[in-house]
Amino acid sequence: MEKILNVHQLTKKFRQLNAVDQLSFSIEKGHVYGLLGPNGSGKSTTLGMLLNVVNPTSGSFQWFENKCATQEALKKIGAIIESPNFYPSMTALDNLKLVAKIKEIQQPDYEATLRLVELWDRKDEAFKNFSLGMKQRLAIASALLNKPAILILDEPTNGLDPKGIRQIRDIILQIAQSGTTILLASHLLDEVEKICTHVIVLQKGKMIYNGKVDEMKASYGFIELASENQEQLVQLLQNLPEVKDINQTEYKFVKAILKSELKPAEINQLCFEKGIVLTHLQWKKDTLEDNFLALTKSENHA
Ligand SMILES: Nc1ncnc2c1ncn2[C@@H]1O[C@H](COP(=O)(O)OP(=O)(O)OP(=O)(O)O)[C@@H](O)[C@H]1O
Repeated sequence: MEKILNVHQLTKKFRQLNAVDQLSFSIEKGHVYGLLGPNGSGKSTTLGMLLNVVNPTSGSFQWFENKCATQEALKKIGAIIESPNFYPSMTALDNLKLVAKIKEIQQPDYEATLRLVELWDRKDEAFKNFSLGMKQRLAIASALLNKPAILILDEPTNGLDPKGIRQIRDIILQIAQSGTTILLASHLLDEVEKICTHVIVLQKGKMIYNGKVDEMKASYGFIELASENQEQLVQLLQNLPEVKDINQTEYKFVKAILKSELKPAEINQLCFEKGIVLTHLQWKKDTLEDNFLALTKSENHA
């Protein structure tokens, strides 16, 4: 698989603060990567370093396997890392034409790009009359004009209403489907879950997870059980190879966290064979949010 970006031990210190701390990951062509973390976890600083606007303290990164010079590499990247900045009185189309001129973009396809962001019908309206969502979509269009190999977005739905959020997410998915690699920084789990295939989780500048979104979600879940003979039930669960951990819940249920698949019917059968009558049996699966919170919690305790 073609490597778009390779990051090695990238670090940024602001005085005593390790804003980004020995970050290493790579980005392969055709995937959608989420850089996920709470406010202040180092997402924007990371993007700033990758786009040559923030100087790293140490570490390194290579775009496109170092096959082209940095300036050439930057031309293959489309990025929106701050609020869209266009001329207010100029129309959407004229703003894009100016961007194309400044960036010396050869044969820009204004119509296809503006249609993709659902602004073709509004191309002749002045930028100042656009809603925040439309401004953001025009910014995406301007970042796509040079048909970049990778599109970088920092919190693309910040400040938008639910309809605007939905529109931007659908557009990002469409861009991804056309084969453009995407790196998206977000503090919203839901956003990453809906858009991204891969996720890099940052906490206080450190990477605490790097992998597929599916795998972060894919725990085997847990089974909640209750019986009149709780002690015997706990004993049985403790001896099952599929059970990773056991907790007692607030409703006097026993919660068996699974490390491999175990169907509720199988556990019911096992209990029945041991003479344990279950009064409650329910299989549940963690959400990405549960896993994200578990990850950040264990890091906090480390
Ligand atoms: N120029 C700077 N000088 C000093 N500290 C900075 C500077 N830029 C960022 N920081 C600090 O570095 C840490 C990481 O900030 P960064 O903006 O990268 O986080 P973030 O995850 O993008 O958060 P947010 O979404 O709130 O922007 C924060 O503690 C921030 O206060």
